[in-house]
Amino acid sequence: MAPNVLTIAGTDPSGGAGVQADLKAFSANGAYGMSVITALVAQTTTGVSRVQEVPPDFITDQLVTLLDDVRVDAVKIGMLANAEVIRAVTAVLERYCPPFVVLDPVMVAKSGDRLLAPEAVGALRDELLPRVDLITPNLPEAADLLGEGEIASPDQMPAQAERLAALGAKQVLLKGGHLSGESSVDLLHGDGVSEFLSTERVVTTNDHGTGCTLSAAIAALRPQRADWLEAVCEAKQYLTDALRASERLDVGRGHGPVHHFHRWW
Ligand SMILES: Nc1ncnc2c1ncn2[C@@H]1O[C@H](COP(=O)(O)OP(=O)(O)OP(=O)(O)O)[C@@H](O)[C@H]1O
Ligand SMILES: Cc1ncc(CO)c(N)n1
Repeated sequence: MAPNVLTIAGTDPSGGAGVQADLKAFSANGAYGMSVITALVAQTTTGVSRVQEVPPDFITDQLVTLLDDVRVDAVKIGMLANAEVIRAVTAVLERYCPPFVVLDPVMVAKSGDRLLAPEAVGALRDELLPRVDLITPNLPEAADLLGEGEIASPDQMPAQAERLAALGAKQVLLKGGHLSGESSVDLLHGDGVSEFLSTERVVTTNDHGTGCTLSAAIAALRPQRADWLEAVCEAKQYLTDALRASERLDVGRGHGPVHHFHRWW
């Protein structure tokens, strides 16, 4: 049986990030995809021009209507825009307790535009983060959550993941995509174990939505795999393949999207 997997996130009309990327990653990884939208974002490969936030009580209504009918096997949470939305989503998670909740703590788009109000970082850290199963911060997000400077080398990743775990995160996938080097190195930390996951760094400007794709693929795979390590390793391989396949795309003038494809294609 395919798992029912829900994304709670913002939109990207160009299809590279947000809900649109998540649904593609769900399908390509064998899940049935569903979505609750938190914000409409006027964005493309070159940046964000405007954000229209959805009223928090309407996000609650979307979630409750869905969860009262459909069994949800995993949840991926992306852009939440502000503290009121964070509180609405946290309350629904507490009420329904879905299994396997992955939080991508989206704060800033690749273009540099903010997707989370700066004053909402505290609510994300103190109210939502302790209630999810896995967080997937990139290095600037990890620094922001901890109120410290950005680390600059993989050697510093285990200690930083430990500090994130101390905030209440059960599992941490610290993403090293923002470092340079021939490999793209992430660190999975949880249950007392830290494991570096390394793939070849693909040379491309089509890197819009890499974080969304990775966290969505993890959420799709986790109900189908024995543990987090298996799901995360396979999701990272899926992302690397999708980055490579992006050479088949011609979408926009800026940071182009990755190409989601079915394995038998
Ligand atoms: N050029 C690349 N080649 C291979 N893997 C990459 C590359 N760039 C990023 N990654 C991988 O992509 C995943 C996302 O990492 P990254 O640090 O870019 O996230 P992000 O900044 O949250 O992404 P975004 O904000 O664009 O959604 C990680 O697994 C990282 O290692
Ligand atoms: C809606 C949305 N979520 C996340 C990101 C981060 O890439 C983005 N650009 N847009």
